[in-house]
Amino acid sequence: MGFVPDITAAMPQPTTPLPYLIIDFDSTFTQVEGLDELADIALQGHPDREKVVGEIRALTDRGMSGSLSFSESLQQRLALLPARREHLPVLVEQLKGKVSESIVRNRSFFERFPGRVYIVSSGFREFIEPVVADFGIQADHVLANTFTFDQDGRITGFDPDNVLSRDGGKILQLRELDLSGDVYVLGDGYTDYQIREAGLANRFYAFTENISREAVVARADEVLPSFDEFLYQNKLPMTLSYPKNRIKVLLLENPDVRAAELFRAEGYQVDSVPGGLDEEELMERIEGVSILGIRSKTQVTQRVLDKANRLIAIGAFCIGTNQIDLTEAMKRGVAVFNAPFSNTRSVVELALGEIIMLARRIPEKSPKMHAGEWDKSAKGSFEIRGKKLGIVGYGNIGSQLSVVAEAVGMQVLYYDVAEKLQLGNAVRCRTLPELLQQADIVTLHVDGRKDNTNLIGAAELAMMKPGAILLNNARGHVVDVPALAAALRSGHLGGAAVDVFPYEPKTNDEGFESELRGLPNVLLTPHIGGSTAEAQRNIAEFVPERIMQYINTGNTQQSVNFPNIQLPTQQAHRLIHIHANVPGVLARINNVLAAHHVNILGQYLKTNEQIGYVITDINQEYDQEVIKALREVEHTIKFRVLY
Ligand SMILES: NC(=O)C1=CN([C@@H]2O[C@H](COP(=O)(O)OP(=O)(O)OC[C@H]3O[C@@H](n4cnc5c(N)ncnc54)[C@H](O)[C@@H]3O)[C@@H](O)[C@H]2O)C=CC1
Ligand SMILES: O=C(O)C(=O)COP(=O)(O)O
Repeated sequence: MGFVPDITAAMPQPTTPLPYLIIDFDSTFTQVEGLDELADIALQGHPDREKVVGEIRALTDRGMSGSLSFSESLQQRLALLPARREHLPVLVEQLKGKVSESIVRNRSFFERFPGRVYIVSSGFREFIEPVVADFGIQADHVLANTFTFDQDGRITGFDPDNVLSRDGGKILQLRELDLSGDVYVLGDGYTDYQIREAGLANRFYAFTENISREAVVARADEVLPSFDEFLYQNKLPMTLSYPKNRIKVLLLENPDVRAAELFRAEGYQVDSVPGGLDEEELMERIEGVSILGIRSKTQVTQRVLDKANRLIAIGAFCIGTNQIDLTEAMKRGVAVFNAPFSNTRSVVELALGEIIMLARRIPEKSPKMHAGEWDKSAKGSFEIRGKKLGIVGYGNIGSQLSVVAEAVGMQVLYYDVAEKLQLGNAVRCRTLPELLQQADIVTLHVDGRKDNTNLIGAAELAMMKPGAILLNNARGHVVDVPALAAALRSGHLGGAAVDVFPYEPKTNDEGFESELRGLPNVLLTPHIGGSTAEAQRNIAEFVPERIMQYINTGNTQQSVNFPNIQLPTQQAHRLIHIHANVPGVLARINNVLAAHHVNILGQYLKTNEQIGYVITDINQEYDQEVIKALREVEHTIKFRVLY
């Protein structure tokens, strides 16, 4: 299955005549080097196994990168190898399971054009032939070395009469083949490049899916992160409609490294920018990006989205999504995903810690100690047991804090604009003032919607009990900071903890300015509510998984701006259609399908006020005209096909 931004490019007619493809075996057709694997098998149980395998690998590498002559590398490797005939079937089985993924994916290409593909390898026929036979490549299209054996079946060396055993063997072999027409070479090694250098091929493609060698890549006409890319560039039929290596991911604000690892493992190109980018900078970087990953800082505005010509999805590697213009993203068919529960517990733990620290006036006491001042006193210090905690915003964080706070003996009051399940003994307040007037500690856990700007201003602060404490771990703009500073300075409030600010520095190199600096009994933290190892790791797994599922299957479960559809397993082809939600679009889609006699296997539709999201599974039989007609259905925002 794969993503198709442009279906007309996806299923082109094969280039005619198709060039001859000379494909290397070790580390190209398969993910590994056959001789290294053979060594591993032959040396099983051997005390020096690791050492010898390591030596063989090093020799392979030197031969491949051109730093040791090929024949010398081969001779030295075989001398180290105590392999026998009976090891070969084991090796073949192993190699069959290690064919390069993009080659496996495009098996049908090989089956369709067997006469145009040659495997030219300095590896050995004994293990190559059976592996490539599974792809329809016949023995006479395998050109490789052969082993020599002694009477006991031990491998003693190689047939020296085979041209491939010599230096420049691949060149000699291509001369002997004497192919007429275009010849393209695909390989990971220097000897593959040498075919092109000798003028025996029109193009050399460095194949880097398994290994990338600098000296080889530097000399290549093209670099292929996968075989899909080769097929795509040459407009040849392929299983994936679009090579995954063409999907660009841009990660900002340092999400955990696991995120980049997961995207890379999927075959995507990943670029990272430490820290955030402002609007203008992001507008410059967003072109060509398919997946944008951000955290709470980056503003994804309409202007940014206007420049986003290839954007499929945005990942907010955090909970809040107020920094993204969700509606504009939706109107452009860009799905947004976040991690709604991955750092919930981290924020709750921070809030609980802050409540205790402030109730004991630790922000004042600790700096005094550091300054050498001993100030032992109980003045203004309280237990939190029995105190009233007012939670504003009883969502995931607020309600989780409610449970934990009750466990340490607090009485919980909460206020939320939505109806919420009341947990434990928590008491619901009908209005915000009702909560503010009663609570000893007020903690904010509302989301960052615009309407929440200055939710707590001078009037609300004045309603709070004298000596009460305020926590803001939600969003900076929710509290009127000058009013809070005034309430603290006047002594009306007994303390505050603030983790989020209306303006936050872009990187750790920028200074922090705030009226709250230097005020008594105030804990200031640099937006670290969700910054724990656990939370960051969880987020970095959760968000890429959602995005990849969306790209690979169309599943929009947990998208924050798309109609949520959890889809059954795809049958044959899947058409994904995002359109403006106006009457009649579904009917038009189905008219196109009916007019072309396309059989619908399943259809799923969900809409919201702005867009409709319709998934249609169809059988294999359809032609390009259908796709063209579907693209042209009025009000289409985005259309793609999954194979
Ligand atoms: N400091 C930090 O590092 C972190 C901050 N956050 C912030 O915490 C916020 C809350 O997170 P969750 O609990 O997971 O979100 P949530 O969406 O589950 O809960 C938010 C709740 O606030 C309520 N609400 C919104 N406006 C309100 C108002 N004016 N008055 C009363 N209730 C209101 C909503 O109805 C909802 O129940 C996030 O949106 C984010 O901005 C989240 C994670 C880390
Ligand atoms: O999860 C959230 O909404 C947060 O505020 C945490 O943001 P961050 O990932 O630390 O920029």
